[in-house]
Amino acid sequence: MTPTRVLVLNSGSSSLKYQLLDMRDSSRLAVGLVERIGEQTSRLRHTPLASGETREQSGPIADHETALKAVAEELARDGLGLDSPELAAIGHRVVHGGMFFTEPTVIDDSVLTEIERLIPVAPLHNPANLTGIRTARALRPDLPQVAVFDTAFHTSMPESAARYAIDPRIADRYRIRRYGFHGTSHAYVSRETARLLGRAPEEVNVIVLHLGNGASASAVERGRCVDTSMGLTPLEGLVMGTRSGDLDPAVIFHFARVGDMSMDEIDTLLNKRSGLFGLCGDNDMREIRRRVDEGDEAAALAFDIYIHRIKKYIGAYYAVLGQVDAVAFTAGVGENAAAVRAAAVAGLEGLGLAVDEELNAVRSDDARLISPASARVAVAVVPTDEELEIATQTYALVGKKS
Ligand SMILES: Nc1ncnc2c1ncn2[C@@H]1O[C@H](COP(=O)(O)OP(=O)(O)O)[C@@H](O)[C@H]1O
Ligand SMILES: CC(=O)OP(=O)(O)O
Ligand SMILES: [Mg+2]
Repeated sequence: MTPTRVLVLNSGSSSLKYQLLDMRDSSRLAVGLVERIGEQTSRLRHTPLASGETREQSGPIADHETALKAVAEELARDGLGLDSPELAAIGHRVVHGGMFFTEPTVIDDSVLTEIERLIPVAPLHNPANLTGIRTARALRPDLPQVAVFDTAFHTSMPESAARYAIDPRIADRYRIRRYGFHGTSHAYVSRETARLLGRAPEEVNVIVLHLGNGASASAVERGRCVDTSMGLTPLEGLVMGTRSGDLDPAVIFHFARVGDMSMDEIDTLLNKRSGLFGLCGDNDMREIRRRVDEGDEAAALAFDIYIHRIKKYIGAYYAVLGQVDAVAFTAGVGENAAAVRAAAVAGLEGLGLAVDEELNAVRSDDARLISPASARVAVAVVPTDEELEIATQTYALVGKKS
C-alpha cells in the first residue's frame, strides 16, 4: 500500500493549527486547532471529518510539544494516529527560510540548524515551527518531514524590490533584505484568482491582500511575486492585529534615546502591542466593526488607519505591475469583513476598481468576484488554504523521492 496521507502542522507563536489530508483527492480527514498555548486557558478543538463531530478540551497546555502530543492522541482516537502506515509525510509551515530555502525541503539536521539560525529575524514564529518539527520527528523518526517556507514564493522578487537602500556590503553581511512572508498563501491565492478569471496564472497580474492577524500585500506578475509588503521580518507593511507595520525607523531611535526603552521593550511594543490592538485595544476586526457601528472614536480611527494603509499598497502595487487584472482579498479579515473590502476599494474608480455592494455582502466559502461586471479590474474574495498548499507541496516532494 502506498501511503497517501499528509499531516500539515502550522505552528504559530501561541497556536497550533493542523490538518490531515488524503492526497488521492486532497480531502480532509481531520482538522483542528490548539489555541492559547502557554496560558492557563488553552483549548484544543479537533474535528474528524468522518463524523464531523468536534471534540473540545480546555485547560493549560504549556508548550507546542505538549500541544502536538495532545493532537496525536486525538488523531489516534479516530484511528488516524501518527503511527498509521498510511501517513506519507508531515508538512510543516516554516515562516522564515531566509535566502537559503527557495523550495520545500525534506528536513534533516542541517535544515534544522539553518531554521534555528533564522530565529532572530522571525522571533515570534521560527521557534514554534522548530518545536513542532522536533516533536513530530521524535514521534515518527522514520517519516519524511518537509518544511514549506513562507518566504519561498517571494524569492522571485527583483533586487530593486528586495533590497533596502543601504550599503549592500553591510546588508549582505547581516543578510538584510526584504524576504516577505505568507508566501504559501500569496502563491495559492494568486493561482486561484487566475482560475476564477478563467485564465492561466502566467497570463494575469494580481494584487493579493492577505489580511489575517498578520497581514501582507503582494504584487504577482504572471504567477511570480515581484514585490511584497513584509520585509526582513513580518513587522513591515500593513497595519496588523498587534503589529504596527510601516513606520519611520527613526521612531525606534526616539524610543531608545528619549523614551529610555530597551530594544526588547521596543520590539514587544511594535510586534505585540501595536497595530489595531495598540490603536484601540482590540485586534479582532469583528469587535472593531461592532465598536465603529456604536460610534466608538478610537475604533473608527484604528479602522481608518488600517484601510488607509491598504489603499496605499494597492496604489503602489498597481504602479509596480503597470497593469492589473485582479485584486484578491483573503485570510480571516479579507474573506469575512465586507466593510474592510468596501472601504479599501472606495474611491479607486479612477484605477478601474469598484465593489458591487450586493456581491460584496454575499457570505460564502467559495472564491467569488465582488466587482461589477463592467469593472476594468476584477475584485475578488479568494479563500486561502495554506494547509492544502503545504500538503500538496509536501506530497509532491515525497512522491518524487520515493
Ligand atoms: N467574520 C469576521 N468578520 C471580520 N473579521 C473576522 C471575521 N472572522 C475572522 N476575522 C478576523 O480574522 C482574524 C484572523 O485571521 P486568520 O487569517 O485566521 O489569522 P491567523 O492565521 O494570522 O491567525 C481575526 O483576528 C479577525 O480579526
Ligand atoms: C508571517 C506571519 O505574519 O504569519 P501569521 O500571520 O501567521 O502571524
Ligand atoms: Mg495566517
